[in-house]
Amino acid sequence: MERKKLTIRDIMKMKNNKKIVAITSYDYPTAKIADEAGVDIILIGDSLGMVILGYPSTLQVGMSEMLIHTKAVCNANPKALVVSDMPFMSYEYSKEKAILNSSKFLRLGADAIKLEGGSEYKEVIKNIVNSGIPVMGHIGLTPQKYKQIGGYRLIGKNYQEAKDLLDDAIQLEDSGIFSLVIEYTAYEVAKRITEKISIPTICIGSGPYCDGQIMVINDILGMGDYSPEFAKRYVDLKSIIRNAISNYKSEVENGKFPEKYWGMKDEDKKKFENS
Ligand SMILES: Nc1nc(=O)c2c([nH]1)NC[C@@H]1CN(c3ccc(C(=O)N[C@@H](CCC(=O)O)C(=O)O)cc3)CN21
Ligand SMILES: CC(C)C(=O)C(=O)O
Ligand SMILES: [Mg+2]
Repeated sequence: MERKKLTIRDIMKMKNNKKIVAITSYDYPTAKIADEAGVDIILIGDSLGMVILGYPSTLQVGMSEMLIHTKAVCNANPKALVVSDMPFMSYEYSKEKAILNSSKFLRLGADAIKLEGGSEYKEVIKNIVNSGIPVMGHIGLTPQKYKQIGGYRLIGKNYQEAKDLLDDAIQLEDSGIFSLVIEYTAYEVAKRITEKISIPTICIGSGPYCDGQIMVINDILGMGDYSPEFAKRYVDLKSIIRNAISNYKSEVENGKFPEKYWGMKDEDKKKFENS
């Protein structure tokens, strides 16, 4: 059966109905594979900086990099909803800049943008949504603010943080977001938010009581030198790739590769040899 392109309305209808499966992807081949596997959402996350570009954090990622990788993913024409992360400082300091930068992702073919932050971004989000651009929220551990947060730590363990997260979720729903990522919070907080708001919650490291889950693709594939404690590795792709490359190396060194090669036409070969 031909799968149809998913829209934000399809995603919203999945709340209380079917778990939403989201994964990050940063390039054409993995976007194709993820889409063939039938995921609902492909996120071009700014985790790109850490897992693909080798930066120390997501703070180094800029618009130009997010746009190139969004283009690569969109070239795969995914049926999944395509969402791009707004990078650090692309939406914080001016409303015009926030709208303009979000629009660049939609022009390339993305279906929505995601930005990190709580109720302090209500106006920013309203402006983007009013421009016709669907926005996904992101609360809890917001990696672009890890310096302020004090590291990549679990959020909402105490009453005040838990209460603030719930308030943020309610305010963000009111600002017009179509779904909300809840990253690395106490599970009770994610559960309460999921019950309280009427848009889908998509969790990472915040437990099972959410409308969906998201994972960084490199973590589930075992492709990288660091993974958060909440990630589950489904395959050790790093060893598979290393073995393949080392087999190639041995075969070149011992003359086993290449096995296939092609020659000239007989008469031209003679002429060539005698030339
Ligand atoms: N590969 C990868 N996967 C991710 O999910 C991911 C990234 N990179 N980069 C961007 C952010 C950063 N994220 C993180 C990073 C670390 C922890 C973590 O588990 N930290 C440790 C130490 C916390 C501390 O310093 O107190 C932990 O044990 O909790 C969680 C989320 C999630 N995102
Ligand atoms: C982990 C997800 C939610 C993200 O923001 C990213 O990959 O950048
Ligand atoms: Mg991100």
